[in-house]
Amino acid sequence: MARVTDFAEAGFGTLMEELQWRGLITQSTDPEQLAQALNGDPVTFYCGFDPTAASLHVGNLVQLIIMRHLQAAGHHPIALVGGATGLIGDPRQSGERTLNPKDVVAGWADRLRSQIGGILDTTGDNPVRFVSNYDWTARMSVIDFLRDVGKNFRLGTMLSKDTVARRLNSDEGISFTEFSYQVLQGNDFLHLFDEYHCTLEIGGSDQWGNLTSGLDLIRKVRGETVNVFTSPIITDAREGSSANPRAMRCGWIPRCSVPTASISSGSIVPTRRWGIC
Ligand SMILES: N[C@@H](Cc1ccc(O)cc1)C(=O)O
Repeated sequence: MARVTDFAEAGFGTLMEELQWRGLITQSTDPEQLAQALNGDPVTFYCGFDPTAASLHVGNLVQLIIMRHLQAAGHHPIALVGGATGLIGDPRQSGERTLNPKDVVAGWADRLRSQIGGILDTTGDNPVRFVSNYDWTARMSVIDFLRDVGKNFRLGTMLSKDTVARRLNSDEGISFTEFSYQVLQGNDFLHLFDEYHCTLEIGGSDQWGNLTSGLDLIRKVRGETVNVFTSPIITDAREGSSANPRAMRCGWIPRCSVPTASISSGSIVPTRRWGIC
């Protein structure tokens, strides 16, 4: 795969500039610090996908394109499929989620993994590593969870997170289950930091609160600074994308504009252009 420096050598500027050119960075930790991480030696980064349906959706494609860019630049991707968080439900504005049966969620998780494997490189020097947060979350006791993880979260900060605040102001409110979601995602980042020295998490712009919960947790318990950045989310299928349309273009070669993938019957189908164009 292309190395980090290839962007600059090929006259395309840095990886950070490439992502900015494509309009793929909405919000981030200190841009200088992020640029150092992205443009420097390979780092391990992750993005999570919850199995809340039998297929990824077009919104996930933006994250996958970013992951592919970072992978092509030599960084090490981790795709987290949320075997645990998929059972809880990330709070969304439209209201409380219905809990899906555990075996159904496990089946959806398998499908997501194979879709992601169709877009990211699964071989080579820096293949995507698949993990499920079920593996470290399910075995934690309630007592350990509250003592080791919960103790590091302040209620005021948790209540001020965008999605939570909005739901609190709605008629329906929010259950304790969904309210706790940010703690689980924060703990994922800490786990991946400890296990793989993962120092960067990415997500859609609706994920800022969840990303910063991991960032704060790592700072608090390990005294280390890590990075996060969010990207535009696709908000309206009819009107097109709120994301920069360039974001929906091939990420293999910098500035290439061949479409990355198409959506067919609700599934993401890579155009098989990776590496050819
Ligand atoms: N909360 C993310 C999915 C996710 C789950 C666990 C994580 O550790 C990270 C991300 C979403 O809804 O899109």
